Amino acid sequence: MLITNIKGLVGLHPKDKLVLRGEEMNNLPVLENAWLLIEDDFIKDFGTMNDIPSQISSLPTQISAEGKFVFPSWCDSHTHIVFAASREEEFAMKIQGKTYEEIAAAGGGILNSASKMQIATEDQLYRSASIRLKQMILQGTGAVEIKSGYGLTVESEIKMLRVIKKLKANFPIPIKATFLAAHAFPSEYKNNQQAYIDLIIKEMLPQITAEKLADYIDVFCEKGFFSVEQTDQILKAGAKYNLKPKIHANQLSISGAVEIGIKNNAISVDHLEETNEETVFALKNSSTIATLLPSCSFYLGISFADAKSLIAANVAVALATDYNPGSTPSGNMNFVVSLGCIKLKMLPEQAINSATLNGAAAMEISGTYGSIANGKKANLFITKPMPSIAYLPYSFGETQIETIILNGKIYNG
Ligand SMILES: N=CN[C@@H](CCC(=O)O)C(=O)O
Ligand SMILES: [Zn+2]
Repeated sequence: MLITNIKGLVGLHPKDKLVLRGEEMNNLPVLENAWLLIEDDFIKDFGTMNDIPSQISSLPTQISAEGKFVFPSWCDSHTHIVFAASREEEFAMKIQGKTYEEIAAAGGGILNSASKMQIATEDQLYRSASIRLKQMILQGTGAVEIKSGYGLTVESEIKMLRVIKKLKANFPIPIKATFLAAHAFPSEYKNNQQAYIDLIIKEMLPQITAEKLADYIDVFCEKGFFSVEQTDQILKAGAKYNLKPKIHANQLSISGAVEIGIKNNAISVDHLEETNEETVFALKNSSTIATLLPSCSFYLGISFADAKSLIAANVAVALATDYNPGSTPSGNMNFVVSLGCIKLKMLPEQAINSATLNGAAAMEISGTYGSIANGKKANLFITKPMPSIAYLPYSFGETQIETIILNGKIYNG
């Protein structure tokens, strides 16, 4: 496939650039008036129209992209898209002023999703997650991480992870699976939390790793959920099975989650709505990625993460959706990139880098995805005609995406 007359070919980082830290994120290399050649699944070559070789310009399969931009697909490194039912009843409670913690304490929240998960079949879960994933792909997402964490029993956690495995097998994008049984304590373990932790460590971990159902391990380290000590215990057990951590950290409070994540070599610590100088300093001296989820802050009405301080401290920042039925019922990365600019005060270049190359890095696939480079997978999208790159986040709530290309082929859903 040959794409010609591209107004701007976006995200031309060298293939060996695997993550962008701090000010490096200001640099979003763009080639103007470009062509892009795709062979099979891969990006074969690119250049400017002024010196397009004749053997390339005469190739048959052509898309003319006049006035349009070509972006690498969004890489959404934090989602919970396998769930049994939506939770709009909590939406009304939120509007009436109840906080996330109050809703959870009243039997809503994660436990609400967990009780619906118990009775859902694998087929039902697969069908509903497929619809969500297809919609996300049509909104420009070309790589995704998906968590368990609404099962909270051996059977249901495995059921969720098997659904993710089936999505991996049937969708044309890379999918990473994260084991998140430590999402909330089931009510029957309220007074014996260690028994649930033992269940995770002694029963769930051996089974899910024997079936190769997970790539990462996650813990919701937060007041009222899992303490720092409990998180440490679970992450250390995960490490014995070679599961690297990607954890929920500092969503509602400064809890020590960031530090315990770093200590356990987390690939990423995610959320970070609450940080202070110490947490930023800890990240500055680590290779752990700070994954920010601004559509969660938007929906819950909680603080927005301090992206500016993180970037100023030379931290690698990624942006992701957190798509889930409770705190973020949206998988739209375009909106996340807009919020990155509008609410986190990231420059468009920083937000786009965070949602592409750094998102891929937070799933350890940035050698193959997340930027436009010869030899990388051709997962990209072509925009509608736009005046500039900044127009994409600027025109929030409007889709600027016209054509999706995955593995070198046009994807129509
Ligand atoms: N904070 C923990 N987990 C999800 C919300 C889960 C839920 O409310 O169902 C999150 O990332 O926001
Ligand atoms: Zn989450």
